[in-house]
Amino acid sequence: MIVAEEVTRVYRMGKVEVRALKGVSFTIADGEFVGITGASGSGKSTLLHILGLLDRPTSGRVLINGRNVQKLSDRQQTLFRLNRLGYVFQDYALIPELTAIENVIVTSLARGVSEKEYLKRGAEVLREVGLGDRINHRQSELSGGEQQRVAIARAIVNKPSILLADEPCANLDSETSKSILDLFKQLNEDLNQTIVMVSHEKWHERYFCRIIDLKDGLINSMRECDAGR
Ligand SMILES: Nc1ncnc2c1ncn2[C@@H]1O[C@H](COP(=O)(O)OP(=O)(O)OP(=O)(O)O)[C@@H](O)[C@H]1O
Repeated sequence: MIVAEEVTRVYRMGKVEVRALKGVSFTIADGEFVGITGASGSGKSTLLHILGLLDRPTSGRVLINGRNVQKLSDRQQTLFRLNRLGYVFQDYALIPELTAIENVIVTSLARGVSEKEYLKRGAEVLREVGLGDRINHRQSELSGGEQQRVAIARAIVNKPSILLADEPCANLDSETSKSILDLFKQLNEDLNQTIVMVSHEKWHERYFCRIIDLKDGLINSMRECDAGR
């Protein structure tokens, strides 16, 4: 379970202060597929970064499975991320020198799993996202949508219990977007993975149990969707 309690995030740049999150509270149950929506600048990525332990709130706290994750040291947070979380970055964050499959497995190798085993699993996941014929391509040899799918493959390769995805379909055509969302749905249903996904597309709603809509750093509304009823 993910619990956010009065989470704020203030960015300070010299004398300029941006209050990106102004006190956001919610609970996400295990196995929920939640959409985060809201206008540009409303705080969606900031919130996802905090849930993904990539950033710390200015005040408030986040509990994951009852654990106050802000209290973990940087090293403990890294281990927590490696073992429990998958994250699809808005800008993919691929390593340009590595091939698609190396990008997919590089963080998993840090967990001490055998390279042979992970090369097999990496190839399997790349096939699942439709890139079975691109596994040895480097970033510069992949289209934007293909890079995005490599980033998705990397996030799901470990079957994380929580998948956080920042506009994972932003650069994909509607057919590929649908296949990615179907894959997320399958992970959500078969493995009871909790998925929190930032989205701008109205039609994505059919996949969500619930939508948390942000406005100016606050929760504007929370509502159940068809998949959650
Ligand atoms: N590192 C940063 N330093 C300063 N201000 C930031 C930083 N990151 C985000 N902001 C500001 O915080 C606010 C929220 O940004 P955030 O990226 O969370 O919004 P968003 O809802 O994800 O937007 P988008 O849909 O455009 O990606 C914005 O006003 C943004 O300019």
